[in-house]
Amino acid sequence: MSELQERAAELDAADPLAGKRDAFVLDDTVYLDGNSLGALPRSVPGRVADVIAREWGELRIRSWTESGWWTAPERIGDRAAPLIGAAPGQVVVGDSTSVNVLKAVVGAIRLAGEGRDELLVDESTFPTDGYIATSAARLTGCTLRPLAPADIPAAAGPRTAAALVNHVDYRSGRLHDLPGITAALHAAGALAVWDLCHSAGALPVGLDEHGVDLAVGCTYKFLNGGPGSPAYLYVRRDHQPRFDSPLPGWNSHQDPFGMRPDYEPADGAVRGRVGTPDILSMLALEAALEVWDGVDITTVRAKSLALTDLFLEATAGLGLEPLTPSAHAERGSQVALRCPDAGKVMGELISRGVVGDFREPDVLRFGFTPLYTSFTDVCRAARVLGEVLNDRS
Ligand SMILES: Cc1ncc(COP(=O)(O)O)c(C=O)c1O
Ligand SMILES: Nc1c(O)cccc1C(=O)C[C@H](N)C(=O)O
Repeated sequence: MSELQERAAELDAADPLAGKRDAFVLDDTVYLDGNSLGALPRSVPGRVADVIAREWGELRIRSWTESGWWTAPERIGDRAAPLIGAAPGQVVVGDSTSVNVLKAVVGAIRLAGEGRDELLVDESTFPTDGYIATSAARLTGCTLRPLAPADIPAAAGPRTAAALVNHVDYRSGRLHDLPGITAALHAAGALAVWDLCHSAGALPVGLDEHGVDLAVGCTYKFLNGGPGSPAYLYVRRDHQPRFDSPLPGWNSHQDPFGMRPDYEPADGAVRGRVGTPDILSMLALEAALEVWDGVDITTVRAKSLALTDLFLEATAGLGLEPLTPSAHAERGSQVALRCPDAGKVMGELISRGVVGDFREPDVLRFGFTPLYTSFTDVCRAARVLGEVLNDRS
């Protein structure tokens, strides 16, 4: 056993989250793609089977009330809220992240009020956020200014309505300074909208603590909600009375079953809803969130950093350039390595039982989900990567 393997075995033996691995359906592949699609929690199949057979099959329409389907978006929002540092009543689950980006950004610009006609956006953002920010700017008459997140504090000024920023960059795994950027935007009188897709479930976010205005995120990565599971929208409590959604569907009406022609928004997080929720995915997510019972997100963060530290150390001699910062304060829960022929290298890794992914143009991405990734997995992934590179050279 190498020194690294011995250390990994010791870290696994001392890991307070080690027992959580059994809560997931896993095999002997090393699964390092939970930053794209989280593994299946064992609590999900039985729950989904019951929703289909009993709630839908037997109760049918009665389930909207008797099985709590109608209120699932806000109930599950409250269930997810502690993971992103939000008190109850501010998070609603539904729609995709893309759709929630539109609600949040247009909502933020409307909250910023007259005379503010500039929207800042993270220039390295995940594409969907950029496309939707562009459309949101057109819809509201704002000018869009793409910037590096680190330049946002200096750029925010009296014309700035809001900024849309990714908490963790999907490609590099860089963690951006949510408290600092949010405070700088507030000092300029602007609002902060954060995309939490790559941070929720991997590290403490602290939405309430840092006064974030609006936030969105998906639930199929570190929250393990399943393919296409619904996203969420956070609207800070004091903004809710003035939150003016660009998608005011009947589900966010004060009296949805009044079927009235005039729109009167509901109070609270419900105001972020649009149309009929996707109940099967939503209730699968609710079951998936059970694995978080008793889990402290600071423990998750400590393990995440230890996993990525070990992987960076174990791959340091392979001649690949890490895009992921070495400073803990700047790192999410993935490691991105620049690699010639990255697509082919990843294909080879997958065929040898190590699943990460490849992002254009030359990035190998490895996501570390602390609830089910072991330190021994990290060692094996680094060893197999070394073998693949060696065989290709
Ligand atoms: C940062 C970020 N935003 C948004 C999305 C996509 O959102 P949607 O679920 O709408 O496809 C992703 C991943 O797909 C992402 O990584
Ligand atoms: N949402 C995805 C999908 O529907 C298919 C494949 C991948 C995804 C992803 O989530 C990609 C991911 N957001 C990324 O960071 O690249």
